[in-house]
Amino acid sequence: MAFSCRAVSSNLRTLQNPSSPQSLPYTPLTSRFFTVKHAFTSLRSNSIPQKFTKASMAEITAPKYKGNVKVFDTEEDLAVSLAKYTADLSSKISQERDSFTVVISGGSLVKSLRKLVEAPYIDSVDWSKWRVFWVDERVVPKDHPDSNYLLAYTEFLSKIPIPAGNVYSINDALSAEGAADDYETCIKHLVKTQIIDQSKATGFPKFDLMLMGIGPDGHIASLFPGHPLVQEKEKWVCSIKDSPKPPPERISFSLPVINASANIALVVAGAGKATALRTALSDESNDVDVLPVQLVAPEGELSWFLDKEAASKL
Ligand SMILES: O=C1O[C@H](COP(=O)(O)O)[C@@H](O)[C@H](O)[C@H]1O
Repeated sequence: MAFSCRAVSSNLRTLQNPSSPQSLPYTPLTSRFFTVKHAFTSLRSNSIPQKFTKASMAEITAPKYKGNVKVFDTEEDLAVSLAKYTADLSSKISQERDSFTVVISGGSLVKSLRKLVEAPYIDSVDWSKWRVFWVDERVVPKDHPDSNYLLAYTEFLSKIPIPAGNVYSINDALSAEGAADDYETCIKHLVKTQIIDQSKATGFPKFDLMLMGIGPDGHIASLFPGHPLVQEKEKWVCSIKDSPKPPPERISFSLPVINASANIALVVAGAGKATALRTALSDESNDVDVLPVQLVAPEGELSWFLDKEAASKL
């Protein structure tokens, strides 16, 4: 079968020395949409009740279908919790199956994975079971500063003992259409060989975990507000040549693939994302201007990891 996404094993070796690397009172969280479920400390440090000083996380109840929403005092706390969540899932699924299929986005999400490469997880996680994929990728060479692969390699993959052949990046020698087709062929093969699970309900690949950021405009992966790609119902992997955010040429998992996931964690930090987040977590519907992030509704579990700046408009 002619697909090339597994060629990443040689890419990984190449990139070990890339030639040019870039290298409460809880009123703020209680609005008409949200109520605080458990709170361990106030998000306003000047009003921390004694019994809430043990940790820095508040759990809020959004509309039920929106999943589990955790708000952290700082992005550092968010990263600590995200590492535990991911490691726990890795441990559970690695005991049940031969592979743990993890899909990552680019952008700020990648830095928030930093605690996973530290003790205790660097030693306790069974990295040999991990299979890593990208929910979207920019169609640029793998040593280009815009490459999501390069970012993940630099910040995460180069720091974990994952077999190089378990990292599935795109073929950067192809056009956007060619790379999307090639990636889809690769994923179909992995579904056929049962490395990736398949949704019984929809037939789409069912990844164990998708770790994704969102853009300030509410985009997820390379599915941008108002772009026809958001409506894709058949393809597993799509290409885009007119991305409103540079670079213009990208590939992206389609929404049905994203929503077939067993677990999705949406990781959002910073005030720049607060407006999109409010729209995403509200119950307000507006069919005209719906944001891609509002359409995230996995078959399995949806979890939100927010810092308090991102949650400031909830
Ligand atoms: O272009 C992209 O942007 C989004 C969001 O990035 P962030 O830096 O604002 O978190 C990212 O999830 C996606 O993978 C990437 O290609």
